Parts: sequence; C-alpha cells; structure tokens
Amino acid sequence: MPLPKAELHLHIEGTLEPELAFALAARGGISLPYADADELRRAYSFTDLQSFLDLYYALMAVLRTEDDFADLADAYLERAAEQGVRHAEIFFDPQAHTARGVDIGTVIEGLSRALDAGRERHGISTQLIMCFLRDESAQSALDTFEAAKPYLSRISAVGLDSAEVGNPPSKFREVYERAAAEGLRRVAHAGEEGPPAYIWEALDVLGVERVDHGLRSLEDPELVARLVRDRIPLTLCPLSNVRLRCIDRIEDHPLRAMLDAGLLATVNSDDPAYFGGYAGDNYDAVRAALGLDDETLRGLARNSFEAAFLDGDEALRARYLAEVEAYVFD
Ligand code: HPA
Ligand SMILES: [Zn+2]
Repeated sequence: MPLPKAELHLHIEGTLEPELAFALAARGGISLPYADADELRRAYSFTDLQSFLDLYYALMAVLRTEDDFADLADAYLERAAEQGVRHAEIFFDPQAHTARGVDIGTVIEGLSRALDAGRERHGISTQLIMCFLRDESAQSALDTFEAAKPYLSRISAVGLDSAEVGNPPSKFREVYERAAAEGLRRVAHAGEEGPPAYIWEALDVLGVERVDHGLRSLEDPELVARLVRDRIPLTLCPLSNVRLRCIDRIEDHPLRAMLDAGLLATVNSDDPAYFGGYAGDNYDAVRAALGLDDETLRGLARNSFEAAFLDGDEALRARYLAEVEAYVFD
C-alpha cells in the first residue's frame, strides 16, 4: 500500500496520456499530427517551460465534450488512487478551451461529474482550482472569471499558470481581488522559471495562501523567512523541474534544503502524462535521489494534508493525517 498523500499541484490537462489522446481524437473525428501514441510520446522532450506548453495546448484539441473532460478526470483519479492520493486539488485552464470554442460550462460540468463520482469510485476527495493563463491579458482573466460565475460553487480557488517570465503576478491583481470577494482561495505559480520577486508579488499583491513551485525561493533569505513565518506551503514538482530543465538533475533538487530551512514543502506531479510520473513516482524519485528516509517521507505526506484547503472539513483532514501517522513503510 502506498503512503497516503494529497496532490495539490496537478493540471488536469497535463494528465492526458497519449493513448487517451488518440482514443478521444478517434471519438471526436479529430486527426493528430502523430502516427500513434508511441510517436507522440517521443515528442515529449522539452527544453524549457514554453516548449512544453506548445505541445500541451496543441494536444488539448481532443478535449471538446463534457464526456471528454469527464473521461480525462476519471482516468487521472484511477492512476492517482493507485499511487496513494487520498485528496486532490486539481487545476484546470478554462481559457485554453474557451479559446477553441468550448463552453466553460462544458469543461466544469464534465470535470465535476468525474470528480463527484471519484469519492465513491476511487476513494479520493477533490476540489477544483480555476487557473488564469498569465500570458493572456488581464482583461481575458476578468472575462473568464465572469463567465465562471454560474459555476463558482464548484470551484474552491483561483490559480495562475502558463508562461511565467515577463508575466508577473501583479498583472492579475484585479481578478484576484474579485475572486477573494467571492470567497475563493488563492494560489499562483511563482518562482518556477521566474525570480523570487514574483513570489513576493504573489504573496503581497495577489494574497496567495500557497505558492505553486516556489522552486527559486532559497535564492532570497528574506523570502524564506517570510514563507516560514507565515507557514506558506510550496507545491513542488520534482520530475517536472527536471523535464523542463529548471534544474539539471533530480539530485540537484532543493527539496531537502527547503525542509531543513523550515519550509512547508509538498511533493506533487504537475503534468504527470508529460513529465514521467504521478504523485507517488515523484515521492519515489526524491527518496532515491536525495536519500530521504521514511520519516522525512511521512513528513512530506503530513505537509500535503496540512497545506490542503480542507478547512471546511477538519474531520476529513484529521482522518487523512491519522492515516499518514499509522502508515507502515515496507
Ligand atoms: O509547469 C507548468 N508551469 C506553468 N504552467 C503550466 N501549465 C501546465 N503546467 C505548467
Ligand atoms: Zn504547474
């Protein structure tokens, strides 16, 4: 049995495995510019974030109907359950779909259908986090937020993703203010490729409660002090960092140094279909590369549930935390 954990940094569109992409393409009468799943998988060689995003957005062409989104989320939950994920807070990118003429309601209803069934079918509790594409305009984010208004009861938080450098968090101040006014939680990708200054902005301008990645935090000791003081969680994604060449080798990952500095670090998968592994695979990778012992892994799992947006159900959080403490490593 795998270590129980929460997944807090997972793009549902990044769980689109090549085989499912071809199956959805066939169902929708869409042709892909690859002969088969193996050829597509061979294209998964990235030089930076943008080179990944280009393929990530292109492949979304197969996601068109409510059933497509439901099947995508159901396939993810099945893989996640096998890897010990008990709770998942899942990003989606509405603008990547509405730009192709897919209604935002189709996206949210399809995902929600699979997530609602997920508790029974896969034993996983879930939340949805709506992300804005930071390389689109601030107005586009505002328009997206307005379009999502009828569905806000299904969304727990807003996030910010896509091409980071040149698109600082402060660009999205207004839409984050609106989200907060509607009672939504706030997170943002920051410090993946971008500088520590972007992490400060995410905290001070957008009011985020968690930083997605925050990989470059250690470059700024004052920032580390702030993150430690306020117990701001970082949702790290080790395999992603290697595949997108934010770090050269997994052995160079700053996770251990971050834990030693007192940061509330968590381990997550980002875009598992593209980066070589789901949540448990990321735990396995850092365990092997950084020589983490069992109690450090247990601490990472504990952090994941402490960082989860489970304030509305503290009994559930307590149950998950008890599972972590009772876990016996083999
Ligand atoms: O790793 C990522 N970084 C930024 N945006 C993203 N959108 C999907 N994955 C990512
Ligand atoms: Zn991400």
